[in-house]
Amino acid sequence: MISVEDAAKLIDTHWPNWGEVPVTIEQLSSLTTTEPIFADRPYPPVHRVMMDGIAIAWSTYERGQREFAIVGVVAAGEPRIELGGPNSCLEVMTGCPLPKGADLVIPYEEIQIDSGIARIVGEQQRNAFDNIHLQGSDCPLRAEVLPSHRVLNGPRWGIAASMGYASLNCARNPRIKLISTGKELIDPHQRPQPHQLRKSNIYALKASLRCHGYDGVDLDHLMDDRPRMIDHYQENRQKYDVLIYSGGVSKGKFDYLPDLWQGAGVTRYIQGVSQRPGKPLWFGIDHQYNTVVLGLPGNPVSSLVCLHRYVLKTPVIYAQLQEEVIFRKDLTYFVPVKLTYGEDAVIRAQPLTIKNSGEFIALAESDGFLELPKESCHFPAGTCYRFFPWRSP
Ligand SMILES: Nc1nc2c(c(=O)[nH]1)N[C@H]1C(S)=C(S)[C@@H](COP(=O)(O)OP(=O)(O)OC[C@H]3O[C@@H](n4cnc5c(N)ncnc54)[C@H](O)[C@@H]3O)O[C@H]1N2
Ligand code: MOO
Ligand SMILES: [Mg+2]
Repeated sequence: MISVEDAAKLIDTHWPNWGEVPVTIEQLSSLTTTEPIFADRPYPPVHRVMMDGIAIAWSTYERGQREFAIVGVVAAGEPRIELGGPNSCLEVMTGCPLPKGADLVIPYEEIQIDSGIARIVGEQQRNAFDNIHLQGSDCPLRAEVLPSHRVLNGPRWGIAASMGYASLNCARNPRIKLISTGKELIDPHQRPQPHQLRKSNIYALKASLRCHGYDGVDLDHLMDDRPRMIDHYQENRQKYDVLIYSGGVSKGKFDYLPDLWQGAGVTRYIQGVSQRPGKPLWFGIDHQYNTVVLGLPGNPVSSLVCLHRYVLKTPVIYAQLQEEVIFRKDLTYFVPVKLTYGEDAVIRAQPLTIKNSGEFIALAESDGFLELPKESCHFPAGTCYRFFPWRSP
């Protein structure tokens, strides 16, 4: 059986690239860009006035002049005009181009206006270009303002819009189908018999995928009927890029999936990982159609942990264990935790007691899980481990 680290490497190495798609500014999705953003002009494009007030020539101010005749008003959105004489000023609004001949802006709070004359009140150190956002000071023309391969967020979409990008090329998200398996499972709106369960895994998994930017995931269910499962696989491998199954991958009489996939020509890269929960994890690629086949162990905690550990990308975060954990198996142990954040910037992780990987109700108050390495069996309070969140921070 392979280690968690080797399993993660195999999945990363073999995970296909799904090409790129244009994403329009109306869609505003949070996909990853596959092209850089360049400035189509210097930014700011002109010397930009930063305070509502008056614009004057600094040289006049420096010579001691404190009263200026107001000769006009410039609003944002109006083209650049000329100041006129050295003893005059223009009222200028935040965002308008600095008038030609002016190089100092004094805010309204520092002047008094009377009969068309603006008088500067109160002496203070004033320098040329005070309250002026200099042309090109943020970036020059043609500068790369966002490199490629960045996840789009609010600021980045704002930059794209400003630089005139009506659409951006992004990495295409795969078309995903989640398939639950098992004769015991019924729909959430149905009333179960004692031997039945409502399907929960595909909803939990779909929600996790959605929280990490994968929308439009389709759902399906299969009873443990081998011929039907084979037909279903043949139909769906052509329509989807990723088929994620939950259940049916262990050692049971009705765990048909691993044999069935290999019979259909899927190349197997992982069958079993030295971890708890999630030991029977299965991963392969159908190279004929470039379809990923992921078999998540059916126990609800196992399927969630495997999806988050191996598929959903989150920043590397470490958290400090608040209570000793002892786990005497030669397996990596994923322990659900509740986090608290202190003013000391330490992320604290309270481990939650969980009897087995069927006890998903114990996850209700959890924020994610810690990965406790298999090289150890004693994890003292105060030690730090990698944390995987249910939601991307
Ligand atoms: N002889 C062995 N038995 C088992 C082993 C083993 O190594 N040897 N591994 C155990 C481990 S660990 C796990 S995890 C499970 C994985 O089993 P399967 O992937 O085959 O899943 P199922 O048998 O179909 O179901 C297991 C369990 O999970 C419940 N389940 C399944 N799907 C859902 C769903 N969509 N919503 C809610 N609950 C679901 C199912 O009812 C079962 O209770 O195998 C162990 N056995
Ligand atoms: O991996 Mo199983 O998930 O230990 O129950
Ligand atoms: Mg089974």
